[in-house]
Amino acid sequence: MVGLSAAVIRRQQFLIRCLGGYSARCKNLSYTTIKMQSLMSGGGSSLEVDAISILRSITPSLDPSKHKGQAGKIAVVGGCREYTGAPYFSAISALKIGADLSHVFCTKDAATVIKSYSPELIVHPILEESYSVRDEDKKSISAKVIQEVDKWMERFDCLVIGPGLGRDPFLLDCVSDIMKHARESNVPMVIDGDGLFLVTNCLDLVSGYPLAVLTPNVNEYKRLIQKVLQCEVNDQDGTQQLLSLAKGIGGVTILRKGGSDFISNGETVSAVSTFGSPRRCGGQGDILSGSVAVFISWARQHAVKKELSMSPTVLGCIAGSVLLRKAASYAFQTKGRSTLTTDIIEHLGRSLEEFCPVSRQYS
Ligand SMILES: NC(=O)C1=CN([C@@H]2O[C@H](COP(=O)(O)OP(=O)(O)OC[C@H]3O[C@@H](n4cnc5c(N)ncnc54)[C@H](O)[C@@H]3O)[C@@H](O)[C@H]2O)[C@@H](O)CC1
Ligand SMILES: Nc1ncnc2c1ncn2[C@@H]1O[C@H](COP(=O)(O)OP(=O)(O)OP(=O)(O)O)[C@@H](O)[C@H]1O
Ligand SMILES: [Mg+2]
Repeated sequence: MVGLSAAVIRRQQFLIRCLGGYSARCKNLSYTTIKMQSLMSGGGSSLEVDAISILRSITPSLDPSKHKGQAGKIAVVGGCREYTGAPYFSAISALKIGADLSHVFCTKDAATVIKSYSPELIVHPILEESYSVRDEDKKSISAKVIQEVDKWMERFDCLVIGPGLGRDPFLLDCVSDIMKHARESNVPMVIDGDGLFLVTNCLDLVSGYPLAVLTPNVNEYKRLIQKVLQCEVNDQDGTQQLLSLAKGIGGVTILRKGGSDFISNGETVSAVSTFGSPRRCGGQGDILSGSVAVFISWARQHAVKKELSMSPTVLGCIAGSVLLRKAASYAFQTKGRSTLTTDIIEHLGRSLEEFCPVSRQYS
């Protein structure tokens, strides 16, 4: 099943308005009222997609003739003095799902720490924060940063911008340059965490770029709505507001995280509500950003061979969301209240195996 188009949603909302008036006049129309509320709040099951089938359709088989890199090369731009966990979670999740290479571009302070978490990641200590740079050196340092990233840019299938990036103004200026270069090279970007802080204050960085994906949590979504639509979040009209937001930023894809994840590129809205975990420990959004990056790369590869039912960015969001939820549910089954992000990461492989068994391919 595919997500609903904007026209269908408008038609449904018109019907709902009519039914709403009717139900108010009737005493015994609880079904209509419930259905109306669920659709108005964007929680309607009619938006739910068959996320597992979508994930299966874009996940490549493990083909012995493939060489290193063909299953995806991901780079995370993030990691500073305060936050080293977020970029690690994002980058290691990409590898655990099946990307061949996962890079991290972070500040010098963060690099040694991130390297010490895992020898699997390729860590580039190139970003600088204002406190370590003299004003007169800023220009040359930002030129050096972009030169370093440019050496690799063409090789990446997707960038994740923002996990644990921090909000230092000089660092964010350098990251803006990286984003401009990624866009010129047509590299998809998943923007999360402090990357969303940057983008909300400078929408031009992503506006009109169809390969940009924004993955806001509750706070980040609120700030985007206020900036772009100049109003407050209205969950009574959640679906329409999400469509308007995605359209307002020129057709970027938005994955609104929450009890259900809602995904829109301004044309369709899809929902993934598979049960995950009631634990809300920090870092789950970081797993999601790395996962979405891998699935977008795979969806784009798949699109070369076969026509897709939806855009690769939307498909990547749906697959990333359902996989994270499955892994979170496994982790919660074993760890309960003490479930942490690292426990969820440990279940990514098992969850993907359940959806797309490799064993079947090799038995
Ligand atoms: N271990 C780590 O290194 C982690 C670092 N993280 C990074 O931390 C930075 C800031 O991210 P935040 O998610 O805190 O930014 P937010 O702007 O979402 O949060 C700012 C404040 O709002 C609160 N908040 C967050 N979610 C909320 C909710 N659902 N309802 C009410 N209040 C809520 C937070 O506790 C925080 O005080 C980002 O760079 C992010 O990537 C997070 O990803 C978590 C893990
Ligand atoms: N209330 C909820 N019920 C079930 N799942 C949820 C709920 N809220 C969020 N999630 C799931 O957790 C994932 C991460 O969302 P969350 O809102 O925690 O992101 P975040 O705040 O950016 O996380 P991070 O701590 O990594 O920055 C989402 O994909 C969503 O599937
Ligand atoms: Mg986050």
